[in-house]
Amino acid sequence: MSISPTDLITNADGSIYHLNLRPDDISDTIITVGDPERVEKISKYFDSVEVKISKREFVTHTGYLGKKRLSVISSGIGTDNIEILMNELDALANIDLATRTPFNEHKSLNIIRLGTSGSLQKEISLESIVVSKLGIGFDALGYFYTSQNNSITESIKKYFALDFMPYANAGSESLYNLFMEDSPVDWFEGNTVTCPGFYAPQGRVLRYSPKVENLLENFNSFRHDNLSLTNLEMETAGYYLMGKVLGHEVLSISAILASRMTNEFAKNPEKSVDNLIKLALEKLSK
Ligand SMILES: O=P(O)(O)O[C@H]1O[C@H](CO)[C@@H](O)[C@H]1O
Ligand SMILES: O=c1cc[nH]c(=O)[nH]1
Repeated sequence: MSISPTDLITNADGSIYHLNLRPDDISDTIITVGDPERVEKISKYFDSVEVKISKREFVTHTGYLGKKRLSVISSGIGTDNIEILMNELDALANIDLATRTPFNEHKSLNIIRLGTSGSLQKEISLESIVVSKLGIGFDALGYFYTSQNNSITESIKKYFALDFMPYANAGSESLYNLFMEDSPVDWFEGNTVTCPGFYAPQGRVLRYSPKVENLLENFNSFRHDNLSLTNLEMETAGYYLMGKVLGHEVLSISAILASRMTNEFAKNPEKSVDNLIKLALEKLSK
């Protein structure tokens, strides 16, 4: 069945609506970042770059690192952008844009987020790396897609006295194993909380009184069986939800720029992110 022109929108040149990309513009392995300026900080390590396309916050570079074809795409901030990014990447891989019909065979993409985050536990120190096992969304995206909600979401709802249901999904096991094999000692397994904001939703207080009291302390002290919450950021749960819904392998890896338990912020955030980029490219080029 053909998908309607208002559900699947293409531009005059045949590219997909927001990303401005055509199917050949992307690789099957895609690194994603929040900051559009981080795209070049990754593609500068490629041996060649064949595609450079941008629209709004979505900047794409595709090229080769050795024999491996890789794409890097920026999303901007927030799960609303991730919903657009993941749907449009999926459309490029799994829908014939000319006939507007899904291909019979499903193609699964490998999508790896290289982002930044704040840690919730003292032992996850500044400038360490968190590889997310689970992404837990405190935003509303989960309301609109069937998700793999499990007992942890009930437990979080109760502990934080939420009047909405968070959503939680696991990332790709195969990508997790690839990145955690022989990883440096400061790479931690994480259960990542994805927040619908940087300030109050992450327990920051500027020129207002917090409506939700003790949010950070509660993030820190929550336990479900042996599981604790490790870090805060703004996209992971959206990626893991959409990865499950659309059938793609997705992993989120974050450089810790803020230690929320010790109130420290990274002295050289660019260096932390660059270290993460170099290690990730080493893994992906194999
Ligand atoms: O550095 P990126 O990848 O953007 O990730 C983190 O940083 C942004 C907030 O500063 C949010 O997008 C958060 O998820
Ligand atoms: O504390 C932090 C640091 C980076 N990104 C976030 O979302 N939070």
